[in-house]
Amino acid sequence: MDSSKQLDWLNADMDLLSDEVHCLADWRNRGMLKAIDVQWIEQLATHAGESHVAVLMAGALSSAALGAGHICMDLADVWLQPPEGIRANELQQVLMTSGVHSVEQWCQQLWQSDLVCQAEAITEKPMVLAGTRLYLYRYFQYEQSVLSYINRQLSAPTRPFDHALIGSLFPADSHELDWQKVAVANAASLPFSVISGGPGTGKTTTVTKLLALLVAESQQQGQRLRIELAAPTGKAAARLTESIAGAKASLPLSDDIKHAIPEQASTLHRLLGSDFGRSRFKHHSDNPLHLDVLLVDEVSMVDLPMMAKLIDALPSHARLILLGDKDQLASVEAGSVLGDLSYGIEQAYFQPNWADHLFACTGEEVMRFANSTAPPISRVLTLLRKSYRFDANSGIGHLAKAMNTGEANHVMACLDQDYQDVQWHEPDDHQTKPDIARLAKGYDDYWQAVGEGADIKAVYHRFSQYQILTAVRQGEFGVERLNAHFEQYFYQRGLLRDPHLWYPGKAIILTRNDAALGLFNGDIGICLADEEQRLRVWFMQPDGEFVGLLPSRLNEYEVVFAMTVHKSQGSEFSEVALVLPMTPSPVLTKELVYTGITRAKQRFTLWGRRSLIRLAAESRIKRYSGLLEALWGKQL
Ligand SMILES: Nc1ncnc2c1ncn2[C@@H]1O[C@H](COP(=O)(O)OP(=O)(O)OP(=O)(O)O)[C@@H](O)[C@H]1O
Repeated sequence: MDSSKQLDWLNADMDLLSDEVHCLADWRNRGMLKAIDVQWIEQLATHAGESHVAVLMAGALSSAALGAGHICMDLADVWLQPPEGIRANELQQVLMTSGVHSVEQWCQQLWQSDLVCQAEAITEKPMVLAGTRLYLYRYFQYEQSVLSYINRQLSAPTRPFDHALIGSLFPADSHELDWQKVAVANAASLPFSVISGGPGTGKTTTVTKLLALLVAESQQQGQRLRIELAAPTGKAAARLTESIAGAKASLPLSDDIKHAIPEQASTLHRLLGSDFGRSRFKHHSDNPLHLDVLLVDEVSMVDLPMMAKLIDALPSHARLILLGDKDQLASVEAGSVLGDLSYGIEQAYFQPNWADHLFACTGEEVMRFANSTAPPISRVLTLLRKSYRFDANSGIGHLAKAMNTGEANHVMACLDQDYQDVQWHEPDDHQTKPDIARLAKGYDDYWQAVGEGADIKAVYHRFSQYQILTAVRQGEFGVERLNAHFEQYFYQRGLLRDPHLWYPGKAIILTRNDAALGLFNGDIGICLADEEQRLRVWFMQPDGEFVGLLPSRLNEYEVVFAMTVHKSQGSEFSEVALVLPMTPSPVLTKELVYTGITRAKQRFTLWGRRSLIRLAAESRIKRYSGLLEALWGKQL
């Protein structure tokens, strides 16, 4: 349905329904509701014959909440603090006019509706009410299937393994507690585990040792283990492939074991058998994946529906290991599965019997973390705490940590200090445009390689050394305008002939999966001439080789001299420049800036006003779901 038709419908039917519903039209006009929310109300109002404003309003707001990344909407919270742009008294006024004077009455009205079922007695209705949380039916089902999987794994028996193998993988004895060793013992003992850690904390090293242990164990038993590696995006899969290969090469493992550990990672879509014409994957409970162990990296980017589908496709005996940095931005789509799962991971507490078990496996003194009140979920979690990439003098390490703890004063102290690897440029209050020339300087080496006719491998390598990141899409400091400015600037410097056409050196990012081409949303392509001097756009394949496509074959893409922090997740660059907007934005959070900082391996430059950096440090992403409460007994 085109949006103008929707708007006609809304205006017409609002008259038919009730005066109060006019406020929904008003919210839509003010941008608080999107076309998809309007469509949802239409279904409720016309097809199901629902006309009570409290139900329609809850339906519209639940749909809008989903669009904002929440799995559900909490009526009690929305009553007091509606989504940005809607005033609490405005919302309450409309509800009161329709006879709803409290959250309890709002819930009662929903219970009476044919559109809503209760979580305790599920029937297929469009919405589900669980306490004061209102879900769209499908999302409630996704959450339930993830929860029941976790609960099944938590009650599964411990998996035995030869403890001596751990000793052989961690020969050095240090006085510090070795969390990597604990993580290996934990994940080897369990059918489901989560390992989280910041950049360079040894996540890949740890899971490579874990896989070595599992392979050795299965070889001792004369079995062959089927291991699969996966990540949410093509870029993250390529990086996992590269880092597992690197870890295998650097660890003293026998050739036999190295051979049995795969290096090739695939995207989750490819693993599950993406059938782009259909909503269901090829693999699901009736046609499960053929594997014994599945390792998924960059899990912070995995949304709830994808997690539910992944779990659905696992054979019942499979071991699942989730890897990621819990402090990074949550997935683009709804949910924050890794964040919810690993909520209490910082405290690192284990039930006493589990602490004893881990001590028996590793000899590490984890008993001091024993706590009889630890919830069952805490058993599957290990946090790697020590960064082997950033030493005590690293500004990037300190800044990332300060941003993560949300302490604005620490963040500013880090920025004010003279670190070699961190720079801060504060634009003056009247600056209307980013400093394009200074930002573009980081691409000098890249353009030099393009100008010298270097091969795609060399050019691609130079491109991946430097990346400009933005917090927002729109506005003078947003990704769209920045890319236009860069192309214009490169044109003025004679580096390209026409910014509106394809030119050698044009760098793009795909914005949609393309099954026919075998390419994924987030894949980066670089335009260079082939041997016959025809321009082609080159994409790196999972095996590190390049494939060149005629530009006309590409469908949805955008220029990528700057990219949003969201798009940069799963990638790392030697040098990163993060450009913040000049005015406050709800997307400016500590998770966003932390994710931007931790994309940088050697050098990080922040372009942003002091007040907005402080604001970002003090804002955190909140995503509503029922997972947190079910696993940790906590609400947001
Ligand atoms: N226990 C350790 N002792 C010494 N060096 C280590 C240890 N663990 C990891 N490293 C080194 O630290 C670096 C980062 O390790 P690794 O790539 O495993 O971390 P990661 O958490 O996967 O990093 P990324 O942030 O890239 O995802 C590597 O050079 C690795 O060899």
